[in-house]
Amino acid sequence: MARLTLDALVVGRGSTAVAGPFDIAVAAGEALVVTGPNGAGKSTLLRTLAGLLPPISGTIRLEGPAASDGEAAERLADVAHYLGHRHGMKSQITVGENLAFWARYLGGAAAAQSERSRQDARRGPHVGVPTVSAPLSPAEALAAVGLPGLDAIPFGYLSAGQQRRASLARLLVAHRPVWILDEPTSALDIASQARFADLVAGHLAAGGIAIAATHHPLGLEAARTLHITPGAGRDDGRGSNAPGAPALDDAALAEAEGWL
Ligand SMILES: Nc1ncnc2c1ncn2[C@@H]1O[C@H](COP(=O)(O)OP(=O)(O)OP(=O)(O)O)[C@@H](O)[C@H]1O
Repeated sequence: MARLTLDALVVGRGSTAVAGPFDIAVAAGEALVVTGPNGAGKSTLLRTLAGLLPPISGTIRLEGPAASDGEAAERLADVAHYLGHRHGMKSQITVGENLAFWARYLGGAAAAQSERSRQDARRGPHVGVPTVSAPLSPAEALAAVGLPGLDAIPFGYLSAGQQRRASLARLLVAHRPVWILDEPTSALDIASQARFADLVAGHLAAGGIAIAATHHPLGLEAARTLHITPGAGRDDGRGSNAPGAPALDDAALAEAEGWL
């Protein structure tokens, strides 16, 4: 069984601590919702888990899931799909082409293997609900997020909410057991928020893990919460945040993050 454990994890920008230490474990089938005010460090934590920022200190341990080449995953980033504030989709090419890129980029060998089991998965207990073991085609994924038939439209033509829904479809075309989601429901209407909750529920039911930062209820009833309070925090009673980060160093931040 997959299990993700954060041990005294402190996250930050450049060499400057922003939040933590975090001590928490998330098992397969569980969701962790990260909350906190603007600037608390939610995105910093998620980007660190996604491998886009180095931890200041502490460790991220992963047990269980295999990487796309079938080998045991060494890093969380190898088995995670990170969806940030930005959509990660190019405006000039079609939605379908964007999704096909993500399927190739993140799906790897497991995508081909899972393709063979797609028909079986659809006959399983979660018929119609995408699972970590059943990546969808771009057209299928778009239908699952309520955008059927839009795969040939340039991404830039979509409305703000449609763009968010299309970017959520990324999660369904690649085989990744851990979803790391930053404000996943921003710009979504009520029906789309409910559809998103169903997608996550299907992912968890198939043994996936979801970690989401949000300012809004996500409709994930059984989710655990990690609340980050700037300066001094709490996280379900299982961890705490370090007080007072020193001033940020712009040069170190630029070096750490590059164009991202
Ligand atoms: N690229 C960056 N360069 C410099 N500082 C940054 C950068 N991104 C974030 N920070 C700083 O890191 C701290 C945490 O920011 P972060 O984006 O993680 O907060 P957040 O909790 O996700 O906020 P929000 O709710 O506004 O999205 C803030 O003080 C912010 O100013």
